[in-house]
Amino acid sequence: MESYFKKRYNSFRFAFRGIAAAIRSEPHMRLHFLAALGVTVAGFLFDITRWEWCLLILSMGLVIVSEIINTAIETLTNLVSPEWNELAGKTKDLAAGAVLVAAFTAALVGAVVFVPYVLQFLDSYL
Ligand SMILES: Nc1ncnc2c1ncn2[C@@H]1O[C@H](COP(=O)(O)OP(=O)(O)OP(=O)(O)O)[C@@H](O)[C@H]1O
Repeated sequence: MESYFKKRYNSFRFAFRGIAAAIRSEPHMRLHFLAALGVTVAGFLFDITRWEWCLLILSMGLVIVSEIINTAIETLTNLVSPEWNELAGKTKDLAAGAVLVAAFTAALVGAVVFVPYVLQFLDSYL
């Protein structure tokens, strides 16, 4: 019988395998990670506050989680309904809509956090 620790270790391994599969198969996922890297660099450059970091980390996590769930739904839909089906299409559209809402929300949070810093920067250096 597998030990408790071996089971937990395998759970993490499968989860990381899922994240890696999403990065490999989804170009959007790579874009989300690139955007997260850009936001992180900007956060350090503008020396944002702890609470602003929390908001940005939550926003980035929301986008990445929604993209992983979207990928899972797409994969399952392709398995269950590889042929054209109105409900399969609706399912994929709904999952894609969730990613769009998450990305739009993250973009708004990013704008609310960074626009004042950018304006201040332009004001003092230009
Ligand atoms: N089996 C299907 N039956 C009906 N419509 C479908 C089906 N598969 C895909 N579609 C339609 O085509 C759209 C794109 O589906 P597709 O599987 O290509 O996703 P995608 O463009 O790869 O999504 P993403 O960019 O998030 O990876 C869906 O949102 C849906 O409207």
